[in-house]
Amino acid sequence: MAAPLTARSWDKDSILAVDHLSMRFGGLIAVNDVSFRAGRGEVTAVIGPNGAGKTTVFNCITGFYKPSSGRLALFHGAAAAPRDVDAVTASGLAWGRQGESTLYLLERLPDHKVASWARVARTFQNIRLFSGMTVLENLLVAQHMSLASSGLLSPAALLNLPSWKVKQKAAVDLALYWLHKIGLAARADDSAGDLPYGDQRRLEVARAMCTRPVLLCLDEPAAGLNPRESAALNELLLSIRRDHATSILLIEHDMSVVMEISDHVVVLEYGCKIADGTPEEVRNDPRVIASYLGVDEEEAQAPLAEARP
Ligand SMILES: Nc1ncnc2c1ncn2[C@@H]1O[C@H](COP(=O)(O)OP(=O)(O)OP(=O)(O)O)[C@@H](O)[C@H]1O
Repeated sequence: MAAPLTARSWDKDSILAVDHLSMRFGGLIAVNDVSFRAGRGEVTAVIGPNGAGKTTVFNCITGFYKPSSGRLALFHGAAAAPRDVDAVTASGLAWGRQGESTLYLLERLPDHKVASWARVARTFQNIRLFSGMTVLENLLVAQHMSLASSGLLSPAALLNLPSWKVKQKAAVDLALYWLHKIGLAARADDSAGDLPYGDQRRLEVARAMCTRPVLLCLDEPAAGLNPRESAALNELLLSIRRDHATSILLIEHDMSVVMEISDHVVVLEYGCKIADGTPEEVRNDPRVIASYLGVDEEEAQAPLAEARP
């Protein structure tokens, strides 16, 4: 792919900078020296054939794996200049502040701090709702950490003082906001496990949003959805992009979802990045077409939109 002449939106204003990320499992290199940027307020899709390393990249970003090498810088506020990121890296610390902005080196944070400090939330390939809890309870439990940090055993909580009630009300209000947003307010008291599959998927996204993330990582959110459910999910993700200060990073096999909602697409194959650009650019990239169709680059004539992984 020819290098673009102008700086890309994701380079100019990044929320996440992945630099030379590698992950080895014994002799297997699942992710091999991958670098890319995710733009603030944008939807970035990571795509590639089965086994390309997408989930491993996600697991490194969300703290489930410690990378073998590489740097994962997440920015709250304006992205730090490269020399400032280097300075924090050299300091040995996991985070640093420049003016109003804070930079987190995710690979150095304990996994639970990736969620609570860096405010990175994720969903999984398989739905992991608390199926025996109600729909509303699933959204409240997501806010347990923020209530806990206010002190579950504090005098205010133990005595149920007004200040504690205000915090509890704010948690319920946020849950209700998301219930309305996903069209499930009428089912607030039903068991989450009784919802149709597409509703459970949207509830998972809403639950992640209740943690007020700056970066929302979605692992194949459209998997198993029918076209109507997939359209509802697209609408929800586009509304998050439009109305909230949350950037989205997603792994997705469904190319119609990727092409419709992404600003930026990163393509992996055998653990390496093979393309990085707008949906239109990667769709027409011969190497990407070859990877998806399993043909030589020269043979790859058809646009990716016609290919199905
Ligand atoms: N915990 C692990 N231990 C050993 N090998 C692993 C582990 N996790 C992933 N791998 C291997 O790393 C490679 C990349 O896997 P990964 O799941 O990241 O790919 P993927 O692109 O997400 O694939 P899919 O689209 O099928 O989910 C595969 O060869 C996989 O078998």
